[in-house]
Amino acid sequence: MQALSPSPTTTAASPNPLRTRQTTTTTRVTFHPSQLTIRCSAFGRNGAVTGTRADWQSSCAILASKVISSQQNSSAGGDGSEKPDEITTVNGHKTLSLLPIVSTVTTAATTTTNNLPKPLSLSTDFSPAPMHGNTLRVAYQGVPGAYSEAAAGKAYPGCEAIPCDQFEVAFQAVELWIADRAVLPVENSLGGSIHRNYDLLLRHRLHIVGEVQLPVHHCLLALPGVRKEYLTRVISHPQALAQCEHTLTKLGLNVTREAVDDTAGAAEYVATHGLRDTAAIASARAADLYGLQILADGIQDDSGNVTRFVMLAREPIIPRTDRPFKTSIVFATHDNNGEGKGTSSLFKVLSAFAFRNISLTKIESRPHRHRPIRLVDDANVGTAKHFEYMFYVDFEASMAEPRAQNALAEVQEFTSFLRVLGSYPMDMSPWSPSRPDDQ
Ligand SMILES: O=C(O)C(=O)C[C@]1(C(=O)O)C=C[C@@H](O)C=C1
Repeated sequence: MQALSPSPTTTAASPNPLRTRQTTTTTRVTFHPSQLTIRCSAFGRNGAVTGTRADWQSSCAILASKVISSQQNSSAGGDGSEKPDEITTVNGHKTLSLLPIVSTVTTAATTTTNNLPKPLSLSTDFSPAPMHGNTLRVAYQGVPGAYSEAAAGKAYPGCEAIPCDQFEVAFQAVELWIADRAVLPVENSLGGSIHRNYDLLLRHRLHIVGEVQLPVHHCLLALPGVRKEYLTRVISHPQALAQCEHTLTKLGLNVTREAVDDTAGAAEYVATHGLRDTAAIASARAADLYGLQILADGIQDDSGNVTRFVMLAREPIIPRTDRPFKTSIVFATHDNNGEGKGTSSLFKVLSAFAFRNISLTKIESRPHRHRPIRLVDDANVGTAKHFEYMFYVDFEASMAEPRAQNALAEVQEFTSFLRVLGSYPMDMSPWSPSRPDDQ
């Protein structure tokens, strides 16, 4: 990704009092195997939720206990995907600490000369967050005008959107109580999965509490007066460049394409550096915010271009059965430690859903960070290498449904690691091709 020069001049930061409810206590919590039986007791036989929020949280923690024990093993050479050293108590709720929470995240205190908030960053001084009354604060990656900001507005109308310069900062903003939620892209209908966020979901202990699908309508933006013939370069987020690849060629532009951190950041860069040979791919709102003209409208290769975002929170929501829910899980199969053979464990895991008529909407595999490769000896032939993976699966059922609970109970038999990332309402909003008004 291209390193762009510093962002525009900023005015002085206004200090923001940090909410004092951030992580304060660190307690080591262990689970006795008998606690595994508690897992289903939060739900009634008919699928209704019979338990309290605390029951549901302990259900999540218990499913996570397998993670803890396997990760504890990992320190001693067991499975483990991340260093597991402890479970922290956040406001009384158990979470497994995978990453030490870095206390150097800055707040959105500074403003650019055009009064737009400057993104939170890992590298600047940490200063406390403002009190925000009843307004929900939602962290997103990018600067104002980014599609992620639009997704935050769609997910939480009236929220205060907090720009962050990296995906990881958005996770940490929620962990540090600077934001209440994070909204992050996970997949796009043209560009595919946003792998970085899958990896971060595993490394952090936030819960998926919802999803939104946003039609993405791209524009080619340049300084006023610039014509297409003057352009030698187009910059944007790599996903946006990928989503417009063919249209850019069809427009007959003889340009280099360069990736930057986000679409609106690209527009801001063109504007603040007065670049007359460079265009940005971004939203119509970014054109407005940064004073650019729209050279071409709707340049995504497919009018049905849509990005799916997930909403993350410190606590899970209580799953329900009165509306369509989706559940997201991540697991590693027993094939990793020789208890299974070949791909049979993955087949068995997927069968647990198929036998219960639970539809899978997504499966994604990512390299297993701590066990990237497995060596298989064969006396006659030699040593074979296999890549090892973490599998992410989304399925259409609520964890309040017995069939989902039973499926996961079965899945546990074939997995060395299993975590429920969240059980949340599906975005059922009517779909229509992207329009400029959407952003
Ligand atoms: O750069 C932005 O505006 C973003 O919100 C990021 C992002 C992405 O990561 O995929 C989001 C939606 C679009 O698919 C293009 C880019």
